[in-house]
Amino acid sequence: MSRPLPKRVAESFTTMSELVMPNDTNPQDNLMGGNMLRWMDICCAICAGKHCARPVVTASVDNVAFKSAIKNGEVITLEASVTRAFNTSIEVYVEVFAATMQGTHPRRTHHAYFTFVALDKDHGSPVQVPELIPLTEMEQQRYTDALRRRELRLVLAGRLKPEQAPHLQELFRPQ
Ligand SMILES: CC(=O)SCCNC(=O)CCNC(=O)[C@H](O)C(C)(C)COP(=O)(O)OP(=O)(O)OC[C@H]1O[C@@H](n2cnc3c(N)ncnc32)[C@H](O)[C@@H]1OP(=O)(O)O
Repeated sequence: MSRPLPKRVAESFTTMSELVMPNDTNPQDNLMGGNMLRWMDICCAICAGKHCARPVVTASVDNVAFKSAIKNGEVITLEASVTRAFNTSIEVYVEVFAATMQGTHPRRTHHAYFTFVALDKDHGSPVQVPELIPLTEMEQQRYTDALRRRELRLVLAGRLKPEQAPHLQELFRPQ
C-alpha cells in the first residue's frame, strides 16, 4: 500500500479544556498527576488520530515533570501538535496551561512528548503514517530535534543500541 499524503502540523492541531473538579484532586486540593497524564494522553491521541486517519495507540510517554500544582476549580487547556512522523509512529508534543476560571494567574504548567503508533483497521498491525510538513521555524526546530528524542527513547526502551544513535551521540561529542 502506498504511503498516505503528507500533512501540515495545523491539520491535526488539537486543543481541549477541562475544569478541575473535587474528584480530580488529592487531599491537598491539587490536581492528581494521573488525571493530568490521562488528559494529556487523550488530547495527544486525538491529534495523532487526525494526522494518521487511523486507529492509534500510545507507545510511550517521555519524561513529565510536575513542577506547578493546579488547584481544584482551575481551568486547564491542553494543546497538542505533531512534531514528526517516522515510519509507523509519530511524535506528538503537548503543552498544558492553567488559569483560574476568571482567567487570572495564567501559566504553563506541563509539557511532554508522546509517541503513537498507527494500526491497520483490520489486522491491528502497525501501518505507515503520513509524513509531516513543518512550515514555521518552531515546527522545523521540533521536527529536527525529534530525531534525537526518538533515539533516546528507543535506547531507553532497549530497542536501539547507543552506538546506533548518531543524533544522540552528537550531543555528547566535544565541540
Ligand atoms: C490512546 C491509548 O491510550 S492506547 C492504550 C495504550 N497503548 C497500548 O495499549 C499499546 C500497546 N502496545 C502495542 O500494541 C505495541 O507495543 C505497539 C503497536 C505500540 C508496537 O508494536 P511492535 O510490535 O513493537 O511494533 P514494531 O516493532 O513494528 O514498531 C512499530 C513502531 O512502534 C515504535 N515503538 C515501539 N515501541 C516504542 C517505544 N517504547 N517508544 C517509542 N516508539 C516505539 C517503533 O519504533 C516503530 O516505529 P516506526 O515504524 O516509526 O519506526
